[in-house]
Amino acid sequence: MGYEVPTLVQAQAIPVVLAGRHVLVNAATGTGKTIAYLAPIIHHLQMYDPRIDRASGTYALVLVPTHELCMQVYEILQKLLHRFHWIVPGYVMGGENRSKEKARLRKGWISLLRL
Ligand SMILES: Nc1ncnc2c1ncn2[C@@H]1O[C@H](COP(=O)(O)OP(=O)(O)OP(=O)(O)O)[C@@H](O)[C@H]1O
Repeated sequence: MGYEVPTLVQAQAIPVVLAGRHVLVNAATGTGKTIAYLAPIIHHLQMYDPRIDRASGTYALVLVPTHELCMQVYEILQKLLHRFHWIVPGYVMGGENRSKEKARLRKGWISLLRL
């Protein structure tokens, strides 16, 4: 995405997440929290050897409170996954065709769920 330097929140949170510890981040809007949790997830998933495939189901779940935030996170996720074409993102927001939602959950290795 062309970012060269992590934001403060990213620099503080990412190493702790990568170390496998639980993290609670509280920071102002626009400080880079989204990538602080998405980057470690992608880092972890892209290391699987052999690579996970489409039949593997969901590996990561992100819960978001609103439709808008869900779409915002999905957009960033798609950009971050640009180089990792085998990692499939998906989202489920409710109010949609159930079988389509199920299919997305089944093949989405990183799924966003709107609460
Ligand atoms: N390391 C970085 N360098 C430069 N820009 C960045 C970096 N990380 C994120 N950004 C940009 O900063 C903006 C805010 O990032 P992001 O949406 O992740 O913040 P946030 O804290 O999750 O915000 P919100 O609380 O509104 O969800 C976005 O435009 C994103 O592309």
